[in-house]
Amino acid sequence: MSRKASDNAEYTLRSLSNLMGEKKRRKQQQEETAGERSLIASAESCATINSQSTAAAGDLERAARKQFQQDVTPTFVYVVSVFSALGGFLFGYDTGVVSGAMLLLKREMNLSALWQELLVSSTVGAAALSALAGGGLNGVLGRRPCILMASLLFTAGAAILAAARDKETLLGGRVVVGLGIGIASMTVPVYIAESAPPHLRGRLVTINTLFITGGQFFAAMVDGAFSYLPRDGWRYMLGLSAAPAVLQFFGFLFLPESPRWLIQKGQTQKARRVLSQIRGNQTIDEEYDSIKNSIDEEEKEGGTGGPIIYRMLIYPPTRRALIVGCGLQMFQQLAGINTVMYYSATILQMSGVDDDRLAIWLSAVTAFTNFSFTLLGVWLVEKLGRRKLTLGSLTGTTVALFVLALGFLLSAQVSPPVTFTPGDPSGQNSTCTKYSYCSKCMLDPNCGFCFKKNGSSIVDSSCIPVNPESTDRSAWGRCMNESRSKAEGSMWAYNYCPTSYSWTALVGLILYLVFFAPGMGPMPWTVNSEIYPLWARSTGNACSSGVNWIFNVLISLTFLHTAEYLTYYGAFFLYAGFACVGLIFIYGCLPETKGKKLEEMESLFESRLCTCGASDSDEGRYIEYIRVKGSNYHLSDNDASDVE
Ligand SMILES: O[C@H]1[C@H](O)[C@@H](O)[C@H](O)[C@@H](O)[C@H]1O
Repeated sequence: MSRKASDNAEYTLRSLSNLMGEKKRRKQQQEETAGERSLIASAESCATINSQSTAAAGDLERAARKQFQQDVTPTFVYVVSVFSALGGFLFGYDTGVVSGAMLLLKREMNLSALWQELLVSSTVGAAALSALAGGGLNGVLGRRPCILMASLLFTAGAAILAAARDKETLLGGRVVVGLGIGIASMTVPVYIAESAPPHLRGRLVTINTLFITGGQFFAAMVDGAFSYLPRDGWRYMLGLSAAPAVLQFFGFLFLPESPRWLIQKGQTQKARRVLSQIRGNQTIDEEYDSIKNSIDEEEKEGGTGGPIIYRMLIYPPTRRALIVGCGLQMFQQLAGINTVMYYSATILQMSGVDDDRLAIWLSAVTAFTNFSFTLLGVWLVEKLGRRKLTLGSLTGTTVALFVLALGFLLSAQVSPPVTFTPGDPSGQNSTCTKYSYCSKCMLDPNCGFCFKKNGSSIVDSSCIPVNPESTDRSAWGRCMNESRSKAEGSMWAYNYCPTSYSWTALVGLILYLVFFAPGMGPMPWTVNSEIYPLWARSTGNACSSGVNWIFNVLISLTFLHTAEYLTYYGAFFLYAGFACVGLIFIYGCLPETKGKKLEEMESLFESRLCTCGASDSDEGRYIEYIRVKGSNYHLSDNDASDVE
């Protein structure tokens, strides 16, 4: 190599390394991508200077660029995140698959409404309990054993369900699966957040929610495909989840424990090894020291004795973080995502889709929309940041809820009258035939609306009891089976009324998913994985995940009753009201966590801008805390600089 060429090459490398150092220093103040782009642009301009030099200089430059890319995003961290996020996939699959499986199960096992409800909600109830218990397990055993345990529970649950001969065994299997979901839902985001570098953390944790919604979409497709089997289709639907669970179990046998948990437990050598493994060729000293120092400091602060939850509650920064974390999870569920997903087929049918066979595939379309817009969230989280993304998402979701409610309101107001009252066959429930409008008929879960269409107007309409075996047809009369309906040109509407305004609800549904999925879907999980100091992280996530599951059960179990008392539009107006309160809460309390190190998060909750949960009696403890920390923060109301 000529001397000039080697000088040029050295110059290129030096410029690159200077720029890299500069970039690291500016990482917290500047947009990540802008920094990367300028760095690569500089590398390109250096390459231009070198254009006359030899091929060797070009090779060096390429090697430097490759090195830089490896330094910024070592592949191993993606492997760790994807294997962990299989837990999210199973969470989504197992919560999503049950609606399709139930259609087949209730016929084959002759399940009463109570048993159907039990099989759905037992999983969510068990998830709530195990998410709460997962806090202690994570703290004592570590993140890796908890993920291994969750994959074993998923596998065992799938095997029990696929082989079940009676409903009691099915219930047992659903509980086991629920226990797995709860542990996975609280451990996976924490594990990913603790392994990820700060500039990628939001994106990698959000990938877990992408896997949740991906699991729900896949479940809807599987439901559709196996619903054509004459018998035992549900065994495949419920048993299939064993495959990703086994894959995750074996994958995790080779993956490491979270470095932060290892440092906390004093396993420093192992922690250093893991940190170098997941950071690729980067030097880890700075990161290691900052974790270690903050753990030492935390131990001084948090080590006052008593259960962790008590210590979190009496210490203002962790109490505020806990209120923000639990509040986010509560409002995610109060905004009604699972009701909207569950009733999407009805909403789509309202908008004029008449074919019953299509309903199951329509749920897949909804799940796909949820999934694809979560992908948008993965992209936006490191660009807009958590706060803007959540606020924007919830604003759109609130508007969509109003549109949905309006759609149902208009449909109820122009609800077609009952024009034909057939005589009840003897021994049949006759309540339905007493209603004189479709809007009343649809609110009674035992009745449906049978009608004909003459152009755009509804004729020959009756309110008739629903078939106890399937809501797809009536118990008797013109809508009692497909062939008779076809012959007489009649249609069956259960849960909705055919009107010319029904499309408004469809617009509301699409708007809802488009806005909810990128922000309110993933951000509660992402933010919770990062806002607590290490000593409080497992407990904080256990509590907030528990809140998520408890409100999930509450909203899904009460929807039908709420709709009965308040009508459908009333129920959606109620969710819109909850979403408005959520907006005020998030606006007042959620700080931006983008780009911060996990060890820096605590300072975000020291500020009094977020007044959630602060009281005068805290002030004394807080001042004492500041004094002990030797910090020179001031308690002025304007001291909110690090919140925004
Ligand atoms: O973040 C997820 C996601 O939005 C899912 O679609 C929903 O079913 C879950 O309840 C939620 O926690």
